[in-house]
Amino acid sequence: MNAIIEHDRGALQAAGPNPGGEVLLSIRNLNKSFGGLKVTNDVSLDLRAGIVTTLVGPNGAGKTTLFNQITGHLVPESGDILWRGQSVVGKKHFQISRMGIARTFQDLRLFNHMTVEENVLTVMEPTSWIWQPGGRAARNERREKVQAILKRTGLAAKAHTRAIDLAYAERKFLSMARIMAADAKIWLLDEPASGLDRSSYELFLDLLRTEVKKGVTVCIIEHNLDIVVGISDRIAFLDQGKLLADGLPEVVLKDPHLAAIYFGDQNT
Ligand SMILES: Nc1ncnc2c1ncn2[C@@H]1O[C@H](COP(=O)(O)OP(=O)(O)OP(=O)(O)O)[C@@H](O)[C@H]1O
Repeated sequence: MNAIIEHDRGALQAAGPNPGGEVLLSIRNLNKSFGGLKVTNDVSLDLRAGIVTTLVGPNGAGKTTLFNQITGHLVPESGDILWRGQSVVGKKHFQISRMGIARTFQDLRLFNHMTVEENVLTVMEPTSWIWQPGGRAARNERREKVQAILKRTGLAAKAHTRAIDLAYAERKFLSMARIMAADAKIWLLDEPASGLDRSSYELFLDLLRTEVKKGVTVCIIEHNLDIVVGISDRIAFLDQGKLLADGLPEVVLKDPHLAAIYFGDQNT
């Protein structure tokens, strides 16, 4: 199967509560290889405002590599990535992050020996000195913002705990807290729910839904199909670097050919 399955481009507009708005991020004919291995093969995909798009595909399909190109951690060989119409290709990852594109990593990449609060503060703009006009108010505002984010992510009581001393789920929430503090418009989350216990997962879902309602756009890499069904407005299916489908979850996940690829039977 070489062509993208155009399951539902029209149906998206009638898809119910969260059809998605303008295209915020547009990936156009993207290509990337490692040696002889093509890991992004002419991928075109739009991420629309206010919806959750999930990247699904077998191990090695090229999902993380796609994230890495969006965030400037890898440079594509050809093609383009447009953020609100402006190309981000060639920009440094910190520049892309400042434009409003933030991500989490599978390995989280926290500052292990800093406290939770310090980890969050590192992604926020520095405030003015306290003696400068508005300095005190700005610092109070910043402190309140950090407290609110830690409360939302269940980390309020751990503000002064070092990241390395947190439980696994708490570390995952800290990585989410950091992108919340950065005021990112689009969140790229690499397996954010893996390894979460039930109550942490509920908190994660609640956080995600609240932020999406507020207008955040989310793209998630996820393997667990129960989670995929629970959170996705849209699914993009990748295999061996190619985008094989881009559509509504109930349609993409029912495709027998994609299911065969996902579960390992390539002969179907
Ligand atoms: N820096 C690199 N150098 C060489 N090969 C790489 C590099 N990064 C990734 N790859 C290879 O590119 C392919 C795609 O990897 P990628 O991590 O993007 O897949 P994925 O879909 O995210 O997989 P998973 O679901 O297992 O995390 C794999 O074959 C991987 O081994």
